[in-house]
Amino acid sequence: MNIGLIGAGAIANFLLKEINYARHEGHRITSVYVRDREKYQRLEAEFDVKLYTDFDTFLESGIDLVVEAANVEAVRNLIPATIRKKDAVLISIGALVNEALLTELTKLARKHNHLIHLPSGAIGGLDLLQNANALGTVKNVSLTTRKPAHSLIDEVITEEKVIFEGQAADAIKQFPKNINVSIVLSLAGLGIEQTMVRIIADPHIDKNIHQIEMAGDFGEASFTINNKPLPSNPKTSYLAAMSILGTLERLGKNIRIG
Ligand SMILES: NC(=O)C1=CN([C@@H]2O[C@H](COP(=O)(O)OP(=O)(O)OC[C@H]3O[C@@H](n4cnc5c(N)ncnc54)[C@H](OP(=O)(O)O)[C@@H]3O)[C@@H](O)[C@H]2O)C=CC1
Ligand SMILES: O=C([O-])CC(=O)C(=O)O
Repeated sequence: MNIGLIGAGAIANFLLKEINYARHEGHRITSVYVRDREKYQRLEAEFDVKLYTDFDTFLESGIDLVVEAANVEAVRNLIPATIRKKDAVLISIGALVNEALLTELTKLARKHNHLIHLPSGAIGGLDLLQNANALGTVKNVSLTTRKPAHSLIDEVITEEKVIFEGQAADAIKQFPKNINVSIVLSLAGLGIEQTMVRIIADPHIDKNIHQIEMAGDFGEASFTINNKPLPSNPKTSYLAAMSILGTLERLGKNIRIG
């Protein structure tokens, strides 16, 4: 499968290294869409890929699937055109807080017979949440995210500080680079208004910690994920990058788990 990648940052470099160096069976990133060719020129030789700055040419470059590893604006601006022609894997899932965009992408995917894959990113438990809510009987879902203070705020603090408390719908608007996980959790469960989020800036930790609590007719469940960050972007957890790799690997399997 030839993959087209949008973005060339921390997650994209992880994928280029793991897929093109480690030669993951059946997968290869062949095309990378960037805004600034000069800035990322070195990638062509390093990973044997071709860079594109024209999106239509990128889409027509012989790729089978597009992986977005850029930001929420890139999802808004580029994925409607993508999904008319290709399947896509999105990681800046926060963009789907916009219900008009979500509806548009759903309709386009159906009309053009393409799939949109949303990896679980830096969290887990989404299989359980979807199963537990199969009868619509999950009553509450909450996410508490704790990150190193410097990756959330400019202010220097010595004690932990709650910097957001409220609905996922508002959390992603205030922290579009830090809380995409709240939107995939919302989509799997109770939606952006009923999924409650707390974000804590903690000057004493070096991990991105996500704590999920849910309760309903099925019982209760809780998950804590202590994520190591990617060194090249401490806002982003290593697991988020790995979840794209996991999603790609599962595409070819005839037995689906979960
Ligand atoms: N769902 C989840 O669990 C998680 C999601 N994320 C999200 O994943 C995304 C990528 O994260 P990460 O790799 O760490 O981010 P980085 O900031 O390291 O890299 C982002 C890259 O995207 C590029 N980019 C931005 N806009 C565009 C565009 N319109 N077209 C092409 N390229 C573009 C940037 O290029 P340029 O140099 O031109 O700016 C940069 O190369 C972010 O949105 C992040 O919030 C991160 C962690 C977890
Ligand atoms: O990587 C993480 O821990 C979570 C994150 O940044 C996001 O959801 O946007």
